[in-house]
Amino acid sequence: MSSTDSSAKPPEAPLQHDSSLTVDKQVSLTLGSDSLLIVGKTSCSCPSCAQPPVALSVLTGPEDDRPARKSNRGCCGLFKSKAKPKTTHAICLYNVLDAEVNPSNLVITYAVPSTKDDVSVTALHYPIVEKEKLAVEAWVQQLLNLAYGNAQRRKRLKILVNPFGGKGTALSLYQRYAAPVFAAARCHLDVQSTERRGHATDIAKQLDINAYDAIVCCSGDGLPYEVFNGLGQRTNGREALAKLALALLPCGSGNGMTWNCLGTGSVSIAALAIVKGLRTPLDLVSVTQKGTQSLSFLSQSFGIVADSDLGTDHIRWMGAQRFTYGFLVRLMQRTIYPCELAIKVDIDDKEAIKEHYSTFLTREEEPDADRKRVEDAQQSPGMPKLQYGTVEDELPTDWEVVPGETMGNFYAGNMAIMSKDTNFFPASLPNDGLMDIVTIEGNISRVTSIKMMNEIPTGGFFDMPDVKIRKATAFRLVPHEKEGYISIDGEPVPFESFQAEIQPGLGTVLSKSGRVYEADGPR
Ligand SMILES: Nc1ncnc2c1ncn2[C@@H]1O[C@H](COP(=O)(O)OP(=O)(O)OP(=O)(O)O)[C@@H](O)[C@H]1O
Repeated sequence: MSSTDSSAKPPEAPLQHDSSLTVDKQVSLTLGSDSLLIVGKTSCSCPSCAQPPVALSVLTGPEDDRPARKSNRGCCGLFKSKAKPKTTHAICLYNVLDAEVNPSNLVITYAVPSTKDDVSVTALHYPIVEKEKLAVEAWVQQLLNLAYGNAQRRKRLKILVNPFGGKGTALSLYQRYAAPVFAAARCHLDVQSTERRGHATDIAKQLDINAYDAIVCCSGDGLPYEVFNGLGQRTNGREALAKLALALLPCGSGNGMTWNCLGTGSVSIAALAIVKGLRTPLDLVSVTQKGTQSLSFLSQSFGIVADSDLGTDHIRWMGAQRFTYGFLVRLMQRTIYPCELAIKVDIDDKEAIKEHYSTFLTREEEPDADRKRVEDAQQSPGMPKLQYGTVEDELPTDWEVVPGETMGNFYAGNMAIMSKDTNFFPASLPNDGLMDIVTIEGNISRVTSIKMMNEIPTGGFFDMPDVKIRKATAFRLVPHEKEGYISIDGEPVPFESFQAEIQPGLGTVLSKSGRVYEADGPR
């Protein structure tokens, strides 16, 4: 998979005989396998095309007050339109948001790249006469079938905005970049701001799970963490987590969920990916500490990563550099984080992990698997029992005890990308029933440590001999020190023993591919 922002594989479909439509006497609209081809004396009104609109107009949502920006891209970025008048355009079907026949016009609404990092909404309008209507309506259905494939149209979205997420601009980001895309795709929107820490959990606990298709958080990873936990705390937790898909519009400082599921850090491109998003089962991890149980969707960490993230609050003024600075300081000091660790290991050989990953990619998908999963959850709606009990139970005898006296980094990942350009767990899969655990000794040389950091963006990290990787179903970690940091999805939890267990396919997200993350797999 690539992490390209705006393009995606549109649904495959053969070219039909009736896939061409002639409108406005001399404009032909042809449905290809991945694009809508427009040939005729017409032009596009997107900011990149210089020709004034003949049968087109630019649509922006009520809140979208962005000025039209000039770009050198052609329509949908596919054709460069220097020649005038332009007679051929291609619109990527993935970008088509809606199409309809109103009393006198065919209107096709779509997203067009407005800058490198954004799309905005544009529409084509063609006059239609009464006798053409039936044929045009049938063609519109074909267009929408191809444009949406298996993605649900007109999704009902509960939008939760954290007004304090990231730089405190989540609401304006939503209004400016996402709302126009959702409106053009005719999604049903119910927008609510969170008023305090924990509010998203309470909302998820009480939400009518039949009234929405997805919950969209405009925040960082903190709000989805709360929503998963709120859904999981309901008496019908399993049903709620199966029915409602989650998605994240990247409005926080850490937006791991968006990078993994939607492959972008752009709010408008993520909104388009949500409109076209496919329901995807997601393994969740249940974490127990003394007397508590919570759900994790992203990661659990102990050691240098948790310490550099949560233990650097005093240097918040540094912004995003805070983590890197904290990390380097600890690395130079060759800090160790002694602990006891036991893992229920499934695969501990790197080549076998790569094999597991590539087998998963080629595995045939069971038809109707998602529908069956939801039906099963409706039949037994309560949360599934933990297979290995809690951290307070006896340690199972078949778990591998891993020496932890010189632990440097313990990092368990449920998704591949932890933040932009940090594909820490390349072999992670949304629904293989396994978590990926990386352990690194704290006493390795500084040179090796620096090399490891540099190898993360290039993908060389996975194969480094000092990086131990296991696929596992559970683990227990007991810290030896009295004080320190444990991070669950970037949130601090008490510094005490914890046990984590994967719960296969318990949660649901909207993703671009429907089965893998938008990250490069292991090489
Ligand atoms: N109205 C509110 N006031 C204060 N805190 C809130 C409010 N709404 C949500 N929160 C809390 O803000 C926390 C951080 O949220 P989020 O992940 O959206 O942003 P972020 O910028 O990525 O955060 P961080 O930098 O802390 O990781 C969440 O744990 C959530 O509970």
